[in-house]
Amino acid sequence: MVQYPEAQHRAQEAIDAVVGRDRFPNFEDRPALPIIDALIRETLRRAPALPVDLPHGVTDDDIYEGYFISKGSAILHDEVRFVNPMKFDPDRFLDANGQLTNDHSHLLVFGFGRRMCPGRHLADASLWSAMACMLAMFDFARAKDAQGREINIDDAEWSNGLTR
Ligand code: HEM
Repeated sequence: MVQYPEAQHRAQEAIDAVVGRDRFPNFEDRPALPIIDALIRETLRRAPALPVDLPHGVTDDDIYEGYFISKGSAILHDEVRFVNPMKFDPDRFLDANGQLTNDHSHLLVFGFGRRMCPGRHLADASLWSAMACMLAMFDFARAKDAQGREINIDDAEWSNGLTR
């Protein structure tokens, strides 16, 4: 939100319009706030806190059941499907009317098949509630140093481990 203030302000305007300023957003507001879901989808797509690639990454080119999987493949950073994949762009998940599309590819961060994350619904609801309430209450901006200059975090890098 600090790096992409435009997305932040769009979400705050939507919350003000739908919820007002006398209460916090709740789950009944969720269908009327597609921008918050788009922010969550894009956040999970771009850099989830729990990177699925850690135990499942492809260290070499491989062929599995006839499918070629290139070394270092990253589904949610596929440049064909997600142009400029490291750019944070919630519009990837919104149509021309600002409604959510049927693209649920962000769910891949919860794994798939029999070992898919059983906590995904709790995670999804918690993310929505936390994100909507924090955006209703706060403006996220760069901290300032002792001289009052904004501290640049644009060049910050993730350190990958079990969590990111
Ligand atoms: C954004 C938050 C979360 C993400 C990105 C996430 C992601 C994942 C992933 C990628 C797996 C491994 C799936 C696989 O091996 O294919 C997993 C497994 C698991 N997750 Fe989550 N998770 C999240 C939140 C939660 C929460 C809130 C809970 C519990 C309340 C939870 C409980 C579990 C458990 C128990 C497993 C092991 C399932 C098994 O091996 O059968 N997760 N999660």
